[in-house]
Amino acid sequence: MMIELREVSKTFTLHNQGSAVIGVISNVSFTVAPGECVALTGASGAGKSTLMRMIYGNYLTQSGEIRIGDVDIVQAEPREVIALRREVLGYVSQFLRVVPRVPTLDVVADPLRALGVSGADAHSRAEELLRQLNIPERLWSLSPTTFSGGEQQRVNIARGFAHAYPAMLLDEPTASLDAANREVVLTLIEAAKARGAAIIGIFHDEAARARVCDREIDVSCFTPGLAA
Ligand SMILES: Nc1ncnc2c1ncn2[C@@H]1O[C@H](COP(=O)(O)OP(=O)(O)OP(=O)(O)O)[C@@H](O)[C@H]1O
Repeated sequence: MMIELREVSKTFTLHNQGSAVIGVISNVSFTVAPGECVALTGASGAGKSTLMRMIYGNYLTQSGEIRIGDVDIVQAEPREVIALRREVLGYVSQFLRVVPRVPTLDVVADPLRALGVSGADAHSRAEELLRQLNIPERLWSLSPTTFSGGEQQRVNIARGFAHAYPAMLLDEPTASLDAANREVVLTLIEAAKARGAAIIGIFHDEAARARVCDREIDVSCFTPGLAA
């Protein structure tokens, strides 16, 4: 799978401040090839998270094309975006959005169930990931609502990697993990690359970035007013 951005721009209109328009991203173009991991870099406020949300289709993009395979997320209908997110484009955010009362094992297996994988197969993949990420078995039947920050992050990573998405967005996947779990996550990213996933990530962890990313794109080059 290929991710391709062509002349992508975004402005925010501040409706509560006299409809002031602020440019955040101007004229970004790049491609991410199958098996490649690209890091978005740039100072705080440069627009890394904004660009990720545009690629995921959470934020409106004013102009340009964002192609994930053959779907342009800028023009896609909502049902196409939903199908793309289910099958093609994974997103590991920094925080787990917990649905109350759903056991951890189901939280992790859900993306596979949504794709029609049997309950048994989905659970065995979920178990494999929870074990790899060192979530104790006694927690699997509980909702992650009461888990520690690091445990929730690992459940979130397990969920994000349950399905072999051909394209992935990773927002600080190793933040606040201990060395052993950080290593597990880096190994999961390397495995996703090896099976041909195109990956875009934000990594404040420089060593992690150096290890898994093939290229860096400094988003501040595309920030109006910040460009050198
Ligand atoms: N919903 C929004 N409405 C208005 N402005 C926004 C909105 N979201 C982000 N911005 C602005 O866009 C700019 C880029 O923010 P963004 O969060 O993308 O930066 P970042 O590079 O991810 O920063 P950090 O490394 O601190 O997370 C900032 O100036 C921010 O104030």
